[in-house]
Amino acid sequence: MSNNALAISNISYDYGNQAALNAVTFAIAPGQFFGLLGPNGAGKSTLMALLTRLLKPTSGDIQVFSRSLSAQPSAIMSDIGVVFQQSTLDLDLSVLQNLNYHGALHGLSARDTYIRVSDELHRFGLQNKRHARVRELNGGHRRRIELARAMLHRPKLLLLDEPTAGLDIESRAALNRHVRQLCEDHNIAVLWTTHLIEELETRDPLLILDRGTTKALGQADTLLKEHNCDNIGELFALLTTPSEAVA
Ligand SMILES: Nc1ncnc2c1ncn2[C@@H]1O[C@H](COP(=O)(O)OP(=O)(O)OP(=O)(O)O)[C@@H](O)[C@H]1O
Repeated sequence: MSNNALAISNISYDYGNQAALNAVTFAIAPGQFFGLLGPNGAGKSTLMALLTRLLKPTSGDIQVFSRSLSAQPSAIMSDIGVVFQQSTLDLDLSVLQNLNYHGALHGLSARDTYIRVSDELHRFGLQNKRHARVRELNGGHRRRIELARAMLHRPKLLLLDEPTAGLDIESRAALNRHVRQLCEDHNIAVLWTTHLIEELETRDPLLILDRGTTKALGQADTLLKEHNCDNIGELFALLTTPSEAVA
């Protein structure tokens, strides 16, 4: 039995007769920041949908902390925090209302919700925004609220699908630093999905996906040596199909 936070074995998914993922295999250790890098159409969102049970794999197995997602879905979902590419906050509710609702959905008592919401708002530097309506906040604040919400039930695995979508460069870098700190401080495993090479570092474990197929898997610095590349951008360009060439 493995000690991985997430273990994906030979996962495939077809939309009708179109293959979106083809026998993808990788694992993330507890506390690890893992980068899933792929151009448009690589299959990143499809994988995220499989991990959150919005879709069922055509074949293959997904294990979270050594438990099969298909066999024990409810127990496993409480170990997972998710931020989707598109915001799922209610814009007309306040920050507190959005977070309190999530606490209730996870069966937290009012007292626990109060304490955890205060902790998370503090962690993300959002205490002074608690009564603001989400609609009034900028993109960077909204993304931090989504992360705070994803952390509320204390997951041990965070699934982040292009979490910096729509943010400016500074906010993107700040969010990326913040999540890396969460990994270090709280031993949270993170799947960070992106098509932006600057969000990944050479020390990161990395999967490069292109049109549903694994093009590279391993520590980024090792992959750079293997492929004789100077940086992740060069590696990405070497192994993937430019977005405009994807039908
Ligand atoms: N609902 C669907 N029906 C049919 N094909 C789909 C559907 N959703 C995605 N696809 C196809 O599956 C493949 C993978 O798409 P997916 O959205 O998972 O990629 P992605 O890496 O998330 O891309 P992006 O960065 O553009 O979101 C693409 O060829 C896409 O056209």
